[in-house]
Amino acid sequence: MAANPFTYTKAVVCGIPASLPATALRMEETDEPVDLGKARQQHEDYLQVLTELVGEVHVIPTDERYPDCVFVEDPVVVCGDTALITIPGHESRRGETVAMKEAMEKIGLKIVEMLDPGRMDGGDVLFTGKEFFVGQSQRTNKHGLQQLAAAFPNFPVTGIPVREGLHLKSFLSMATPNHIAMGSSSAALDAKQLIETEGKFKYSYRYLQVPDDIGANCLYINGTIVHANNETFPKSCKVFEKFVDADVKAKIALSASEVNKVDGCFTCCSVLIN
Ligand SMILES: CN(C)C(=N)NCCC[C@H](N)C(=O)O
Ligand SMILES: [Zn+2]
Repeated sequence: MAANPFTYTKAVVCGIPASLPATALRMEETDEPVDLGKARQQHEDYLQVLTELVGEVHVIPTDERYPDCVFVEDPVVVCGDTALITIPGHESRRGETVAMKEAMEKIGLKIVEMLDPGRMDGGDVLFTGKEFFVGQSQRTNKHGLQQLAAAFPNFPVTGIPVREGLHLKSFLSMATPNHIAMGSSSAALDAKQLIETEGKFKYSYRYLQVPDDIGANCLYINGTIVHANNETFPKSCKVFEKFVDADVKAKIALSASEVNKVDGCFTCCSVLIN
């Protein structure tokens, strides 16, 4: 019998390089600089939660050459026993795939490497447990989508245009095996509509809509939801706190305020393996 896709036994993370505050990619220059010490403390808290929830966490050594290396979700897509090593959409991130491939080999996953002209950031890949939705964004192209479909032939794949925001998961993520957490921007609403019209399982999902797009990015790990806390996204946090579902055993609120400033969020900072 196939394993429950949301039961994880391992995670992969990477630390925060000192080069992140000044040189990580960001969509908009915010006035607020990233506080490196605070970012590392928040990442420590995140690591501790992951360790409690999955047990085994592999840490890729921080690499100063890659200011965005903490966002390990982007150079790989893991589903079942296969790791698809992507060609990240931004050139400055392509070198991150070397350490990721090594980590995936060490864990014993079957490696598939994306080929040119495929481009993909894992942040554009939403796996619902029964199908994939793949953001067609500035980072992920149709060749990337086709190669993902070939790497994971057991699951249908549907493209979703991402016209605003960085990645598909910048406004959508799985809150339970049946619920998609979504923000309230037009990008999030358009994506929901496409899931309902183009997805293979269309109306089988329920939605947990929160006011903030980045506040919708959460993790669902072994029955626990990890979501944004009251200091970072108070209104979205409240929606998660009130949410009750038979598939949710516990909730943990964390802050990712510092990586949020460079367009990162919770899903970006780990690769979950089951
Ligand atoms: C779901 N998301 C948003 C991600 N998987 N990745 C975030 C990457 C942020 C990085 N500064 C960049 O621009 O690449
Ligand atoms: Zn993210």
